[in-house]
Amino acid sequence: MNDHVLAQLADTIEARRQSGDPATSYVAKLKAKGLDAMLKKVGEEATEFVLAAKDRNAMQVTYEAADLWFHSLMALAEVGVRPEQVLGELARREGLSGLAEFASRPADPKI
Ligand SMILES: N=c1c2ncn([C@@H]3O[C@H](COP(=O)(O)OP(=O)(O)OP(=O)(O)O)[C@@H](O)[C@H]3O)c2ncn1[C@@H]1O[C@H](COP(=O)(O)O)[C@@H](O)[C@H]1O
Repeated sequence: MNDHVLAQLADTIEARRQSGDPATSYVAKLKAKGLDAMLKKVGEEATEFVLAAKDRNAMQVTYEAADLWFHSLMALAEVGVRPEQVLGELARREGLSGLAEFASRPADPKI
């Protein structure tokens, strides 16, 4: 299992977005509904993920994480972002302490 799976799924999503039939393709059907519908699904799947994680149910949380990632890939495709870009951002952060990065941020002028 590697990041190739995400790239391949993104390719499938792109192909279905372009020429899939909403009668037979979930991706084509959700694309036809638009960005708001995709974001609603991301929110729903995130909630289901949280509930499964709260129960510490490893099998269910794996299933819900897959649903969440899939619908996130749908939203990313809609706004023109490839999973490689997200993985690149995670790679860029590798070794950078989250606490040190937060402390280095410029002060918020609104505060
Ligand atoms: N990974 C997925 C994937 N994960 C989840 N789903 C679908 O997402 C839908 C929503 O899931 P829910 O559990 O929320 O079901 P629901 O609440 O009853 O559905 P809705 O009311 O939101 O329509 C279901 O129809 C799932 O089958 C997926 N549909 C497709 N894929 C991938 O996308 C590819 C292309 O799919 P098609 O476009 O359908 O050919 C597939 O080969 C898969 O690789």
